[in-house]
Amino acid sequence: MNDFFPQMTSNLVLAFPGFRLYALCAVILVIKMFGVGLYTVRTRSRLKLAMNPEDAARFNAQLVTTEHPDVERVLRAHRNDLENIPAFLILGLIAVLAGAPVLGLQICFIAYTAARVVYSVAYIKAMQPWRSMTFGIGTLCMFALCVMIIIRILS
Ligand SMILES: N[C@@H](CCC(=O)N[C@@H](CS)C(=O)NCC(=O)O)C(=O)O
Repeated sequence: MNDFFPQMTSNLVLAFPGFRLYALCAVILVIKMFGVGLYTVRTRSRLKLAMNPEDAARFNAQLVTTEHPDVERVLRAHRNDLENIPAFLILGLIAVLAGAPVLGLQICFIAYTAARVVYSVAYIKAMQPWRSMTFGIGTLCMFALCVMIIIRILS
């Protein structure tokens, strides 16, 4: 039983060469999303604002019913992650399991992960055209994953 998980993990890595990089990128992206969530909290606390009465009482903050524009910006960055990263995680895993070309997977995984990290910074810091450019790179990577999956499952 103790050997089961290490054995299964090394079998996965051996059987699916893109799996290791996929797992690493998935972890980075999920941690990044948590980071954006935490930055929402940090921004609200910097502004001393709270959306819930119990938080306002606990942290001695001003109770508000609408978000401050700075907080809204971070929330939009987080929402965009939620619109995109889950789809990447699903497509990436399917592409690995379908046996897509390793070089193609490596390019997509590294470019996507780097693009989404820069995207978050660019959104929060209001940096254009970086936000649109990195969004475009991420979308291209997802499109390439779709094409690789379709080629593999139809061939
Ligand atoms: N839900 C997105 C769909 C399109 C999209 O994700 N566009 C990128 C590149 S311009 C973006 O950063 N949108 C801003 C956002 O999602 O808040 C939107 O409303 O804009």
